[in-house]
Amino acid sequence: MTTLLTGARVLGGEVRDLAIHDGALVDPASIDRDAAEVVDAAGLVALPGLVDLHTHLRQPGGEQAETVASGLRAAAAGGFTCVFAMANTTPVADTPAVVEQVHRLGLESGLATVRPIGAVTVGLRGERLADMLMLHRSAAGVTVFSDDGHCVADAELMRRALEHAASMDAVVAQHAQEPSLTRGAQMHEGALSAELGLAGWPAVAEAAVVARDALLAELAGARLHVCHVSTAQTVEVVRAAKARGVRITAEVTPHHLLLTEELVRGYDGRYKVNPPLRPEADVLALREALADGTIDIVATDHAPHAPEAKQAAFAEAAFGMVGLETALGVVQQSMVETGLLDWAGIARVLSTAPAAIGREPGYDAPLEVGSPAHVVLVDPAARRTIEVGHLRGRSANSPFLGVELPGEVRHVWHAGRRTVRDGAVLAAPDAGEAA
Ligand SMILES: NC(=O)N[C@@H](CC(=O)O)C(=O)O
Ligand SMILES: [Zn+2]
Ligand SMILES: [Zn+2]
Repeated sequence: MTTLLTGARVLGGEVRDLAIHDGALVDPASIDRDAAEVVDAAGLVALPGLVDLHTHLRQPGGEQAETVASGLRAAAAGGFTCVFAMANTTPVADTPAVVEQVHRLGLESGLATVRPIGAVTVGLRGERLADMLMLHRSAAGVTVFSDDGHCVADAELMRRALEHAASMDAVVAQHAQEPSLTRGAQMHEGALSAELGLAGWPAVAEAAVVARDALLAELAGARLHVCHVSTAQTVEVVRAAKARGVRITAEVTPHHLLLTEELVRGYDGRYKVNPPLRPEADVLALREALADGTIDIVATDHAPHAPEAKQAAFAEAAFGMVGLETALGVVQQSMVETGLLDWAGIARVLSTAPAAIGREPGYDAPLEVGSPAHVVLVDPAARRTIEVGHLRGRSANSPFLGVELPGEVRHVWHAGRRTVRDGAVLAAPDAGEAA
């Protein structure tokens, strides 16, 4: 089948046609137009399929909150064609059996590619290293390792993990949170945490780990990736490390680009997340850092939780927010509408760069003839108030419910296969539903 997309603003710039044939982008002049399915893309921006380096799919073990299939519906709805699935499942993704299961469930869904992330330490316990080489050599081909949800706090373990990663051109993605500085922490540490009587999570608990890890990565000649950077102070540490030539990359989440700690005033568990929402000065520094390349990518940290886990009293509520379905709109609002990034920049931070960090092929020449047809058509002029119906995963713990966001994902192709049509996910059955 051949599909012709007419009159799209490619990467927000030049208006031209795109053609999809046999899973790849082909020259529109080379196709038989009469036989092609035509999609009118006038007024729509064409982006490459988005790549999320930080998604929690919860399967195995957390299927009431999300499954691979339901998480991929959320991903497709948000314009993602590839997600890297975090290792904090039950059991933990520290064996080939688990990463191969998650990988296979992704293939069965077909809505997007799933790249399982391997645990750095056995059981995420921070005591001894997982068999990283075996995970890398498994059928899942792990290239990203992370204990996310936990910090690899032990410096010796982190050093060895970086050395192993370097030997297989993999990357260690660190959840930077010094545990001894954040015991019982509920929200950002500052005047507001004192006022609200909630235990604080000081900014230095993040920056201190990033500074240490940058030095260890330099020593090991390894690639280090910093998960969910949340403070201006960490931005300065990353900037200095990059200036020294350290192989360090960093991500920011959509929620840290738009929301501030002020939301915690109502003690609503929806706004509880790790790392916590920060003051406005940090939000503005994160936007500047993403615009100037100090922060390389946006990653959702999509963290679904069952309603009970989020409706508890603030101190007992689970940390985490869903984010796949709303990521592009939040980034449009915080980066495009502020003039900090253009659409080509959005394609870089949400597709090309995360794919490069995760060594996912097929995203290095976005929307060019010969590339796999991972294509998103987004209507940048649309505005919508986010409702539960917009969330296509199993969980609705979004901080953006009731919030108006710009942009709407209209159509998505994953390797030439249509996954979203007119804003509706072409859902595959959810095998986990019966389980
Ligand atoms: N971000 C969160 O608040 N929660 C994540 C873990 C994590 O990303 O640290 C989760 O797994 O729920
Ligand atoms: Zn984390
Ligand atoms: Zn996470």
